[in-house]
Amino acid sequence: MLRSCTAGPPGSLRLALPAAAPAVRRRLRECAARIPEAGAVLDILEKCPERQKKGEFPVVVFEGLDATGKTTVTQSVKDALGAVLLRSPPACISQWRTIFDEEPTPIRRAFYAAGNYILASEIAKASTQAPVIVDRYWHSTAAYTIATETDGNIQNLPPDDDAVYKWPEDLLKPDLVLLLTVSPEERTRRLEGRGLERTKEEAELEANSLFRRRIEESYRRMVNPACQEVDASPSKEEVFKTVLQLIKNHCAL
Ligand SMILES: Nc1ncnc2c1ncn2[C@@H]1O[C@H](COP(=O)(O)OP(=O)(O)OP(=O)(O)O)[C@@H](O)[C@H]1O
Ligand SMILES: Nc1ccn([C@H]2C[C@H](O)[C@@H](COP(=O)(O)O)O2)c(=O)n1
Repeated sequence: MLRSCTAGPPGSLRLALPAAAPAVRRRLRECAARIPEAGAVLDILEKCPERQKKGEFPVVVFEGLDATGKTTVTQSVKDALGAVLLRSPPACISQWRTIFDEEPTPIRRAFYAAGNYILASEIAKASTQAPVIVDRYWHSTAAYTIATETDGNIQNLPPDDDAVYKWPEDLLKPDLVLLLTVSPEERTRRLEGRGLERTKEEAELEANSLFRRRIEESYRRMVNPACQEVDASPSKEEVFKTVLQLIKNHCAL
């Protein structure tokens, strides 16, 4: 891992974050002999049309650190809008997630990037029928990769206008991206309240406030589409009301 990247993003970050679908496919192809599941993901990806077109209904993505309330609020919004709720990585590949989570960063993130492109075809189809709510998409892949491949405080992140913060040109864009944020103390309370077994990364997030800040700052630097930040500290009912209003204001509903 690189120690500092004040002079621009490290090569390891460029390598870890595939900029478009061909790079994702190449990465999976390279490791398919050793990891048969990479071949299986590739097969699914290759069946997806290359350029996905959104339907006439709005597509709203929810992003944020774990335990900021994405699952809770996406479920309520889905029910209120009669929307389709999709998650990344999509169900058709999520059974292989634990395998890729043990792999080095470039392979791990190629799995999540592939998930985004597969999800795009699900979004394209669903958005012809109803509004679509998405729990994590490209911004998660980018923000976690950037935070993992840099070190120290946020001054070490690539500069604001760097290409790593740009949306891939060949990936279907959502209409609105809402970034849920809560204070570290509230997040810890929610994680404890949830009482689930924590993943290695969640444990690291708890232990490493710099890592957490690099993820949030990377989310904030994403452009076209940028994330609209929502204070998710209030009660579930209040967060739901705020989010619903933002969606109604922004999308034709
Ligand atoms: N506004 C809120 N106020 C208090 N508790 C909340 C609020 N929203 C969610 N919670 C609780 O916080 C915990 C984490 O919420 P949730 O599972 O929705 O987060 P998440 O962002 O989907 O997490 P992950 O990314 O790890 O799946 C849950 O126990 C949930 O009931
Ligand atoms: N589109 C996505 C979705 C998820 N990830 C990664 C980022 C974290 O490592 C982890 C968090 O997911 P959760 O535990 O909240 O299901 O998955 C990604 O890179 N891209």
